[in-house]
Amino acid sequence: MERLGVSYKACWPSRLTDAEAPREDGQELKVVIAGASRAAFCRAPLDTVHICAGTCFKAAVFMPGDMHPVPLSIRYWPGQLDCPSQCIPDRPSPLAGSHRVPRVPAELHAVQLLSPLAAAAIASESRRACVKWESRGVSLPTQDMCVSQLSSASQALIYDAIKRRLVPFAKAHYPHLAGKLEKNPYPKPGNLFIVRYRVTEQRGLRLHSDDTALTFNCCLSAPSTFAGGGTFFTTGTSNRESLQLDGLVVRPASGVALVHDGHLIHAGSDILLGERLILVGFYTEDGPRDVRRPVKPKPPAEGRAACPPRPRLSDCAQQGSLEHSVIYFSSARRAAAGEVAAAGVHHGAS
Ligand SMILES: O=C(O)CCC(=O)C(=O)O
Ligand SMILES: [Fe+2]
Repeated sequence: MERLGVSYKACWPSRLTDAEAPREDGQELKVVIAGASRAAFCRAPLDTVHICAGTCFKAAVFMPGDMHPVPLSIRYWPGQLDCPSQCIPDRPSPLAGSHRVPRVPAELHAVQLLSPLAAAAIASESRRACVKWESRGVSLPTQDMCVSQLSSASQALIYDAIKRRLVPFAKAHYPHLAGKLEKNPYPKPGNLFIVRYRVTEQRGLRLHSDDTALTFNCCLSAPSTFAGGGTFFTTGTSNRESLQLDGLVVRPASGVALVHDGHLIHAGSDILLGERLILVGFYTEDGPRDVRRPVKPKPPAEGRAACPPRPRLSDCAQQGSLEHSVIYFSSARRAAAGEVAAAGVHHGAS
């Protein structure tokens, strides 16, 4: 398998099997890997992803940390919005309607938060901890425990990593939050959890928005201890199938945290084997609260206009000497309309 800076593995998006999946909906996702001279095309929902070199997969799974520890930075343009001029504004705003793709910074970053060793130590302590794993989600069931139930040494490790690595990163990449993070420091007890997925219990988490200014999600389990899983980010349209299938799964190596605006619609992809433990943190400007909101897709309105592409290549985040892989998504409908070159390869950060 050719490696393109991020590695790919075959995987199904959450909950769906080949038999259940509609084959043709005309929607094709173009995945351009910046700087990699390759493009991938994904005919959603469950066709294969074709990397130009000819390798086929069921869906693209990005595993930041597997090959290059950090950073992976993804910007994406959801396939179909009804707000042509304001797809990706500079400031996040709450979901305008539960069926809409949120108007938020559509970026996803991967940050090495903990060393794999520290992640393993926290994972094993949470497995041993005499605590009840329970569902804390009011709107969405989860199996989780509060970080405050861990030993003070583990809590200190987590707090220190967040303060020293995550917060400075968040201030740099989400400048609209910098002042707020100064005034209202993070982390605070209450919105920091360890979430557990098991094949026999809770396998995944359905599509939702966290309704937070910022969310991070750090894998604690070693990749060899589970199969499937990962965080699914939709690039889909407003109908249920597209929301659940058009998108990508990101499965970071242990210790690597995904960081994103909490309004982005995402899901915990079902695990297929073993156990997956993640550390999840929510930053809300007004302190801890119940944050996860399920997404209830509604049928698209007649004649809703597709969003034109906004390939702001010049905007690509390029922090210092760090090399970001930037992945753009655009829809086949736009390509078909001649708005996006069908087979072009963009070089991000150029
Ligand atoms: O399992 C995941 O990767 C996603 C977790 C998540 O979205 C959440 O805890 O709110
Ligand atoms: Fe979430």
